[in-house]
Amino acid sequence: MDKPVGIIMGSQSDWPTMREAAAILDELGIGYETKIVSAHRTPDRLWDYGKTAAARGLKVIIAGAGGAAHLPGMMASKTRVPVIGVPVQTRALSGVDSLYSILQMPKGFPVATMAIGPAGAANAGLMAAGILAISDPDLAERLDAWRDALSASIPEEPVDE
Ligand SMILES: Nc1c(C(=O)O)ncn1[C@@H]1O[C@H](COP(=O)(O)O)[C@@H](O)[C@H]1O
Repeated sequence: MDKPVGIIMGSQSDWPTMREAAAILDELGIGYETKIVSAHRTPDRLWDYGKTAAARGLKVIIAGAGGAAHLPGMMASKTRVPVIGVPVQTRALSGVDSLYSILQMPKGFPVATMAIGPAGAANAGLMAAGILAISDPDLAERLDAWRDALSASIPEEPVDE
């Protein structure tokens, strides 16, 4: 299976969040690679990853980081491959620090920023799927079916739990 998606994260500690993106890609049969890359701790790794991303066939990069979350923006500065940013929830500031760090990019180098935490990571997987589905009719069908199944699972009325 080729791997059109790169899931990168600033630390091993981000994986419980970022595995939600991977789970969606698994469900939809989309290949991906995973890597720990940090703008702060492994800047050379970030540089290499960004420099080779397009040539290696990556079509979308999902980048998660927490706190001073510079990774998604720095990756966007290094490659034209679209970057979807996931703000990882932090203890001290609940992830608002991550959100603002990822969201407020200067004109010219956008990051498509998701919501804070695991739901944002899952949505990043779905956003990547939507981008890839533009040029992949089979995937488009699988994504439509996934969305229909989710809609069908939503009850019309609340029940006492
Ligand atoms: N925000 C970044 C970057 C970066 O943006 O390059 N590198 C690591 N980190 C973040 O530091 C947090 C704590 O990391 P540790 O748990 O390893 O101390 C993680 O959420 C990670 O994404």
